[in-house]
Amino acid sequence: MNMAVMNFIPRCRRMLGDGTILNRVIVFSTIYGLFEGVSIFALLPAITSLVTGQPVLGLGVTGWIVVLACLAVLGGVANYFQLSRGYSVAMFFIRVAHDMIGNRVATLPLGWFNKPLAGKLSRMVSTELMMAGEIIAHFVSPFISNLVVSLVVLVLTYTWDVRLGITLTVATPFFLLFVALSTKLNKKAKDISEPAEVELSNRIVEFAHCQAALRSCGRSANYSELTTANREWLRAKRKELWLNLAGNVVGNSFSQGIVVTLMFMSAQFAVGGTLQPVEAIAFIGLCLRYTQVLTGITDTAAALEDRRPVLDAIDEVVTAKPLPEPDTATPEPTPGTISLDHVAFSYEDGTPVLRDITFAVPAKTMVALVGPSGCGKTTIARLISRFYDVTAGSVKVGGVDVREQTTKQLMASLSMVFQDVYLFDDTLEANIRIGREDATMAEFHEAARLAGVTEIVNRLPRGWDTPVGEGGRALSGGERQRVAIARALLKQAPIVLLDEATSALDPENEENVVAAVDKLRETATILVIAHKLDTIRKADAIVQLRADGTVEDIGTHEELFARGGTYRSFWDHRAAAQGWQL
Ligand SMILES: Nc1ncnc2c1ncn2[C@@H]1O[C@H](COP(=O)(O)OP(=O)(O)OP(=O)(O)O)[C@@H](O)[C@H]1O
Repeated sequence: MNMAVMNFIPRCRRMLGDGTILNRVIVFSTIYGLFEGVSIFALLPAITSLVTGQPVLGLGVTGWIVVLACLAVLGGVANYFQLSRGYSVAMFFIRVAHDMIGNRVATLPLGWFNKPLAGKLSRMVSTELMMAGEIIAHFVSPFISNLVVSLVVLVLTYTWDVRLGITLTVATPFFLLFVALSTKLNKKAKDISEPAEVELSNRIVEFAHCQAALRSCGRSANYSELTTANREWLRAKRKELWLNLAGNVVGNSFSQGIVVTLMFMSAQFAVGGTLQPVEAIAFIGLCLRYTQVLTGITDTAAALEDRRPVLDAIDEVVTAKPLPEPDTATPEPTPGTISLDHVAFSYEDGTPVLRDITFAVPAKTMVALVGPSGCGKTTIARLISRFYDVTAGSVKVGGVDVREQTTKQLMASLSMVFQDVYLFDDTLEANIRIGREDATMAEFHEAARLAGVTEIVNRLPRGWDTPVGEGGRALSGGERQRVAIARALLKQAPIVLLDEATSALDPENEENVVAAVDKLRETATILVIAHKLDTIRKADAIVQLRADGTVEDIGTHEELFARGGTYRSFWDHRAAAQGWQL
């Protein structure tokens, strides 16, 4: 019995939170297994009685027919309950796991969503949860009942004839071994060919998508990545074929060899005169049915093992550690301020991204972060929003360490307009309103006008009711950012984090965003990761970062410019590129 089977029941019990419902499935599967086991064994006395016309174990032919009929009816009823209980537990499991995933996801650190597992969440709550539910409905019950059937048949065969019982007992592990080996070989074959198949289909899609780029490089007729993927696929397919062949030989020939050996043994007992010929024939019938049951055990065990990754993934989500946070909001001594004190940070790979970062953003001021690409500007914004916790030092918002704030409290202080704006698959209006559900129509329209969303709406046939599509794909990158800015304006949070908010906008619409930022400055503190020289110059302070994630200098534009250094060369370089004159 493999680990998946051993683990599955306690695991399900833990996830369901209520063992009773699963116990019922186990009980009905066991009862069904008992009836089925007895009816398989009953073939021995029934056939013997039928052929000899003599009573066997105190029952004549009619008696055995009645016994078999009763067992069939009782087995049918138990099977019905086993299946219906299995289905209802499966449905219950899907519902519970769905809620658990939803509840857990809502408490996980935002940084968790950058993990590969997060990308699979939608698949998990749809197809994979169904697959996990299927495990209970289709595999656990049959596994338990088949196990009980085999035990009942074995024990009862001993009571009939000890030699037949021993023969069956000796044959069982060999049979199980060969069937399991065959399943393993076939699975290995699939594991070899599947990645090669995925790689090939990805390369074909890539080949189709990148036709323009490939043609411009003259590589459309000779795209080596596709040729290599095709070669690897053929190689993998060849291996798969050989392994399947080996699996079939082991599965069919060897396991059938065990059945033939069983037949041979019973024939030997009959020839030796120690077993009636009719008993030998009945035993052969029993053996055929028994080996079907054993095959059922290995098949369901293999199917459970196959689905283990699904359960592992669900488990990983529902047991992921939520952010430790206090139960109640902590009073903020200086609302609207941000301060970083000797902050150091590395992502999971351990490479330091930020080192000894110290700066403060007083309330209602605008501070610009500047520095080379990859120096950690976005990371600073993520730490302030507590996507991740710092490795050393502290980040304070409103004068309170973000680790001592509830998520609700921190999120109430911040509005975020990051580079990768994601909109909900809802209308334009709903996407802005989410900033503050109870905003008046006048406030809503003012925010939309300032961010330049009204312009977009006027162009759309369905106006405010236009659906933006999944992630906002019906809008351009610039339009999505304007919606996010309108949302931030409407939210009226005391602090706004702007990550290159204007970079995706075309020049005509940039004015709207500049106006929106000016408006935000009246009421909010702004920390902006700006590449626009105009925004940088207007900032109350500029934090100049080095490529190694340290602060080089802090000051106003005039101060930094006068000091020379990196800021001045950065400015001169950018101003020259944009044709600016100072
Ligand atoms: N989720 C992540 N996991 C691991 N490393 C990351 C992650 N996000 C960013 N990094 C790395 O951290 C460093 C800082 O990245 P960050 O995005 O903060 O830089 P940035 O200054 O905002 O860059 P840019 O101006 O190009 O947007 C980079 O080396 C980047 O590769």
